[in-house]
Amino acid sequence: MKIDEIEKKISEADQESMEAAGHRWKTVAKPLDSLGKLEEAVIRIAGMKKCANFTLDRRGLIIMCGDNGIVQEGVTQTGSEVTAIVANNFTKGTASVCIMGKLAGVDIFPIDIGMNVDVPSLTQKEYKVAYGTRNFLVEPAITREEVERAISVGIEVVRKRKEEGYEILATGEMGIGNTTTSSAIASVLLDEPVERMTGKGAGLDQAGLKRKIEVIEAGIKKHQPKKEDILDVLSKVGGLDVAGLVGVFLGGGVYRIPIIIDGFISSVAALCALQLVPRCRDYMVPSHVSKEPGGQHLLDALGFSPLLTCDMSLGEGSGAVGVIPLLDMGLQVYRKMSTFEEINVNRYEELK
Ligand SMILES: Cc1cc2ncn([C@H]3O[C@H](COP(=O)(O)O)[C@@H](O)[C@H]3O)c2cc1C
Ligand SMILES: O=C(O)c1cccnc1
Repeated sequence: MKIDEIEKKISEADQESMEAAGHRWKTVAKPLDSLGKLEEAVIRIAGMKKCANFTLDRRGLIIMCGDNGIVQEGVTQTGSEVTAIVANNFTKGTASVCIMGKLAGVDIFPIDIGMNVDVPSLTQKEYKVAYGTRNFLVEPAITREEVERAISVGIEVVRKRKEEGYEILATGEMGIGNTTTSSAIASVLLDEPVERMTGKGAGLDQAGLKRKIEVIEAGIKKHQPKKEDILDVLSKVGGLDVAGLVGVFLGGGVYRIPIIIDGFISSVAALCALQLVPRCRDYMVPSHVSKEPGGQHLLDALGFSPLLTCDMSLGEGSGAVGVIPLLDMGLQVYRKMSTFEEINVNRYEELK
């Protein structure tokens, strides 16, 4: 699907449902606005769903898994084989986010959008765009056509979850090297020096970080990605995991389902989606602020403030899953709490 076709399918959040949700919050017998961002989230989700009386009982986490050719340049602490190992653990329920997701009642959907190898427990041919990306220090990481296919996969995965009855989706990724691609994209889109947008990812040392910054700077210099052309940026210095997540955010708009932003990588994807189709922001839900430098800057660019500040930088969708129990608490108060009218003066009289 081309971007202009996708754009036509995304409408703004529904104002009437948001007003109804805002009204309901005002009647709940508690101090006004006292649940802060939780109230705001409930109101916004009502607008996404075009319904003020919604539930979030079925929740899923979509984890885009892909390998990045730039790993050949020594920008990561571990090798690309870790992508497939952790991805396989998603299917066994043993990865970090699976343990967190179990507590939060979240079903995990790992998608092999571009891993170097097939992993029988999760690889599905129809979702696999390529066997890893190319090394962007040498050549563009992927083709424009591959970016478009990855975006389509993201949209399709959201369609499927919506059809299955999922009511909210969290975003996650697994792809060794994807903080390098994400820092490159962030630096181009935000017009910021690479140094300010680049961190240690999954545990680089200081010398590794220096190398990572140099590699990103050289890649940007070589390809001159056009900031105003998101597909160009994604194809030159991006990754299939990031492009797949761009599709998930766009899919949220198309299928009117809230999509929770995770950390640094997911925020980069959200920013790409927002720049492609600004209306899809209406369907994004913020979660935490990544410890990676650039995490806060990205949230600022998206116009969101985080619900959680836990200094997390795990990826896999861990921050997005982490916010779900809080959303549950807010929603349960919204749905179940007595109104001022229900606890009215007559009841006070009964107490005496
Ligand atoms: C064992 C392990 C499990 C992970 N789970 C998420 N990530 C995180 O680290 C990767 C990004 O960092 P970098 O760009 O430095 O490779 C991503 O795959 C991300 O989700 C992991 C990384 C490792 C090593
Ligand atoms: O914030 C993130 O998404 C992140 C940071 C470091 C490593 N992996 C993921």
